[in-house]
Amino acid sequence: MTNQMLSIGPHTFKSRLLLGTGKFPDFEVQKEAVDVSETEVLTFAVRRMNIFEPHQPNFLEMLDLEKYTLLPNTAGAATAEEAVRIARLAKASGLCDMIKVEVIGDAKTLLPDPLETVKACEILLEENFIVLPYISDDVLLAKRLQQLGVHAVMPGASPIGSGQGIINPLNLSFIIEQASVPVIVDAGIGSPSDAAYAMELGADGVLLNTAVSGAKHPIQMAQAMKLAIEAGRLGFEAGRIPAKKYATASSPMDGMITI
Ligand SMILES: CC(=O)[C@@H](O)[C@H](O)COP(=O)(O)O
Repeated sequence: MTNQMLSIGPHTFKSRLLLGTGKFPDFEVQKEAVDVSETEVLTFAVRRMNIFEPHQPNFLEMLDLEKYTLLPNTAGAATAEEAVRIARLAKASGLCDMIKVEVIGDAKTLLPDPLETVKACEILLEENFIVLPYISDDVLLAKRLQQLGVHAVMPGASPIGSGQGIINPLNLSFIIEQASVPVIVDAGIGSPSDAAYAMELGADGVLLNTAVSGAKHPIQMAQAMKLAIEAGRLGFEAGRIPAKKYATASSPMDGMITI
């Protein structure tokens, strides 16, 4: 029997769904979506928090924060230096010791800059953060980051917010095969079947946002994602049959008496 929990550094979670907190139609819908998703990890952009406007409503204030682990991210950073600065701010505010390192290298595709990401991870590891870098589905980059000591890798399924699902399952499966830390598929998930597929490939978890916040009915979609991730994981652990080119009878006739 495989381990049912997701472990990232010193943190352990029952749920393998990590949820983003952006772009929900309103706080009430968001709160209910978070509830039904049964996620235990919420990620948010430190830069988008109203730290200079403390009287403005903030979604995190609506939550029972005992129930969740917050995963601050460095969204908005374009260089390692900016990412490190944001991470330090998050740590100083006592939010969490984990940081999702997100260094965007291109405004159109929102793809991460690999060199700046590595640089930021090196510094943050030195400073004892629990480091989760968002990366492209680059197998060698995932390996190098593991060697550096990151606590999880977060390869994108496809560009952030694109809902294109898993564009390169082969690369993702190579990353998973050689992983010595959890692999969390992050960004680009569009539908529950995308999330289930990531889990069936052997991912340890899925981080998603737009597929739920932008759905026609975010609460139902949050529940669908929870179920899909659970089903995908169960299917992975159960061990799927190999795909074959030709048919094999489901009720073999060998050994049966013919009349
Ligand atoms: C890297 C990043 O920013 C993603 O975590 C994003 O928050 C979620 O991506 P989707 O909105 O495509 O699910």
